[in-house]
Amino acid sequence: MKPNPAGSSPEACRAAGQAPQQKTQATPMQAPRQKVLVTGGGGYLGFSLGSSLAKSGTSVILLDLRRPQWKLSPGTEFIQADVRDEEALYRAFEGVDCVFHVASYGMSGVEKLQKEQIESINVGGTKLVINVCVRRRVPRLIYTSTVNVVFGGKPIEQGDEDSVPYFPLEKHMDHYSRTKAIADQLTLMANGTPLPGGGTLRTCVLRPPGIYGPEEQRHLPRVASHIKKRLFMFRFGDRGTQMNWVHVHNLVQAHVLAAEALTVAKGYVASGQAYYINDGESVNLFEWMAPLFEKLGYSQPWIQVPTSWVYLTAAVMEYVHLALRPICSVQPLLTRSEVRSVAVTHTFQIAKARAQLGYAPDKFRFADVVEEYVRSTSRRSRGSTARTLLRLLLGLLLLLGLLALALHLVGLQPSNV
Ligand SMILES: NC(=O)c1ccc[n+]([C@@H]2O[C@H](COP(=O)([O-])OP(=O)(O)OC[C@H]3O[C@@H](n4cnc5c(N)ncnc54)[C@H](O)[C@@H]3O)[C@@H](O)[C@H]2O)c1
Repeated sequence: MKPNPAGSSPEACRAAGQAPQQKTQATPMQAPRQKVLVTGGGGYLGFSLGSSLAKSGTSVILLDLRRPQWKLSPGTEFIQADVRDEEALYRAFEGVDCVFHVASYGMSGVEKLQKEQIESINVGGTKLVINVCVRRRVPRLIYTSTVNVVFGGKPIEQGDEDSVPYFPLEKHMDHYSRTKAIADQLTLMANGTPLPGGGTLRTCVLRPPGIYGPEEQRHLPRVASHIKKRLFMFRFGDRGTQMNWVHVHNLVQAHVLAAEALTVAKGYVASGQAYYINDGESVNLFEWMAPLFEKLGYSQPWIQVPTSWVYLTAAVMEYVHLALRPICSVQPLLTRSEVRSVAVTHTFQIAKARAQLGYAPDKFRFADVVEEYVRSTSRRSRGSTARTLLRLLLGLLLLLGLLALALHLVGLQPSNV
């Protein structure tokens, strides 16, 4: 597509993925602030991405079902909405230049087994996001996918975007991965959709492995709580099994670069492309997690058990969860797909992201993240111990007060007793 001639309408420029030129006389060359929308902007990655973009002067809408637990940065606005609500999306997408579709459901824990919810959010929500991008003439859409769209339990060593095909949909062990794979394909298929009134929708997908970083809520606290309950005395899988991780800061960087790479300035290089994004290192999970055991003061898992046993136990836990669901919620310690993720090597190259997006991951140490986590939880638990003592003291005073009142009412002054 050719760049728009000077003087094009802001809408036409937006549709072409360019920053429109202002018509005002005072600052004719100054581009207005970019406006982006992040679905799942209340979650860990979405919020980090939105905050980082806002810091660089972009106007950001964080759209999510739940409010972020962190304070909003200046330049961000929160809209509480469901990605399955087309009209709410239509209202929120007004004047938006670029959408980051980060919202998803069913990644880990008990969510993983809520099939209908996963399907309606991950697939239904993505269809609506694409539709509304077209209706609102949003020219750029970046989808946060996952390596699970190609990994289904068969080893992958240093996979790249061309040589590893999607894992067959019907063979996926879990609904999350299957629905993420459908959404990943829907997003790429939408690339090149003409926008009403001119312009084209350009899309790309980023496929990260597990995300870690400061204040991460999904993996680290869950693993830490299992360690504290001494449920992680066992290790399984081969010591040579490897996987990748990505620090949230690096993943944010990749999203920002991907959005730029869907503009004319970057020759629309990311248009219709998928990218694996990770820290550029492959690690064994148990070795990588060693600082967590160490900092929490527990010994490393030392009992090696066959993976087949762990897999069987995970299957039983999943069935027990499903059977008891109408009565109570029994959270499986691990699901079968999580066992596979730990026990089967799946590593990916980031050469394409480096070459096309200019992605250059910074170096981070998991040990630093763990240190920060341990510090903040011990602060919180010290705070909660102090609160508990204060509550006990207040309760005691109230009890004494009530006792004194009761004695007074029956005419027995404490001094007379
Ligand atoms: N966390 C990981 O390790 C990991 C690994 C690979 C890929 N991913 C992908 O990265 C993305 C972000 O992950 P995260 O760790 O920040 O997850 P997160 O759970 O912190 O954030 C997801 C957000 O989506 C929101 N959401 C769910 N359903 C919604 C709906 N119907 N409407 C609006 N919002 C809804 C949730 O409320 C949540 O805030 C997801 O797409 C996930 O699939 C994550």
